Amino acid sequence: MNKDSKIFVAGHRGLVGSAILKNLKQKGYTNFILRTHAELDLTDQCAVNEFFATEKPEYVFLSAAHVGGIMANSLYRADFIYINLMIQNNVIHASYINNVKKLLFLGSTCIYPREAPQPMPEDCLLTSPLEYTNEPYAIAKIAGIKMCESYNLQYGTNYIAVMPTNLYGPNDNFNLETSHVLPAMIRKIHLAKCLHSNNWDALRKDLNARPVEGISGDAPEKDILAVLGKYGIFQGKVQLWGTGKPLREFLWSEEMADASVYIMEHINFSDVRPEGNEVRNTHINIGTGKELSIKEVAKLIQDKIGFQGELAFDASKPDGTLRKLTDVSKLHALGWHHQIEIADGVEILYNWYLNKQ
Ligand SMILES: NC(=O)C1=CN([C@@H]2O[C@H](COP(=O)(O)OP(=O)(O)OC[C@H]3O[C@@H](n4cnc5c(N)ncnc54)[C@H](OP(=O)(O)O)[C@@H]3O)[C@@H](O)[C@H]2O)C=CC1
Ligand SMILES: C[C@H]1O[C@H](OP(=O)(O)OP(=O)(O)OC[C@H]2O[C@@H](n3cnc4c(=O)[nH]c(N)nc43)[C@H](O)[C@@H]2O)[C@@H](O)[C@@H](O)C1=O
Repeated sequence: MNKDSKIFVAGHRGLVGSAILKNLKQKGYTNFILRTHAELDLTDQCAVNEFFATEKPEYVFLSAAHVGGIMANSLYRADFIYINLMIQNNVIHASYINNVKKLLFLGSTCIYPREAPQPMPEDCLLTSPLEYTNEPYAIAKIAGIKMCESYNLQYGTNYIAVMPTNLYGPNDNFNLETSHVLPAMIRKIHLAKCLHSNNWDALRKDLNARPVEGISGDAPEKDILAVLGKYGIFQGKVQLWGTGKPLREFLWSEEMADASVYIMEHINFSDVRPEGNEVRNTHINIGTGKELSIKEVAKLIQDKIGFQGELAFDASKPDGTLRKLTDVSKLHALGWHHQIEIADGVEILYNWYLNKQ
């Protein structure tokens, strides 16, 4: 990529897209094409074709997707498969028609089998059944990998698929129901701390900054208590989901962005594809290669926030897959390594969260 190459960052206001845009700007790139969801609905094939034909981007970061945590994935299964297939089909095909030089497709490590070997190497894809909670989303992401691979093989394109582990960082989704675990825990534990210390001003400020369905920060205390209770937030206790036993790996979103830009700058499809007839390994895992239990993450966040109450778990809520540690040896061999550890990331994100109220 040249510093003045025309770059389309799809989803540039999201957790990863905003970090990719920031990273590109820091590295001196200047020529961006950006559209919000309201300006260009990527599920609309005609609109996407017209956009590509008019704007002619040279490079595409496909970081727009329909994204959510375990509950959103379990409940809104049709949305996760339909919207993601539509976005990626439209963007990848329009990139081919309009001679995009390189495209980066963002998948997820949930593409791997539920009982995958740990850590999960790229080539365990499609070797046994998936985790059920996010199967529709995973199927869409697998289709995206295979679409990139197929276009590369048939049309000689240079499309690379990367599979990030669980991400967290600025511009994350802090919705109490639909978010991923790390931002969910930050918010739930923060609200529980406000309740525990009777700091109603801070609590009301939080609810007004990030609306919670069914309640405003100006509502009477008893109504706020009733609604927060539904999300497991009580005066001396927070009740989180599942058993707390599943293991997860977390990567700072700005590091994910750095890895994405690094791969666009340095890696080509031909570097990713192994020699020989068998076409596998056309994607790259992005992660830290380190894991901890959900209970340990909760404790870490509790300590950072300084919540003195009780942490409990509601085993009636889904655990999801029990382990999904990425094998990052290919990423390391390609020359990229993470730097920010979770204890530091949680602290930065909690400060960011408070500053955005
Ligand atoms: N967050 C995570 O932990 C992980 C994320 N990923 C993957 O990384 C990528 C980025 O995820 P993340 O940044 O977390 O997601 P976010 O939800 O934070 O951002 C998604 C972005 O996609 C845009 N978008 C959604 N639907 C449409 C649409 N129909 N048309 C146009 N734009 C749309 C949104 O636009 P707008 O802002 O205008 O509404 C938003 O900017 C996704 O592919 C995701 O699957 C993979 C593993 C983990
Ligand atoms: C990256 C990947 O992320 C998703 O998969 P996931 O890792 O299972 O999702 P998650 O982050 O929501 O939960 C992780 C764990 O945490 C537990 N947990 C506890 N308490 C809360 C809680 O309050 N909220 C949430 N969301 N989870 C909680 C929860 O029970 C589970 O055991 C995919 O759907 C898909 O989006 C994807 O690509």
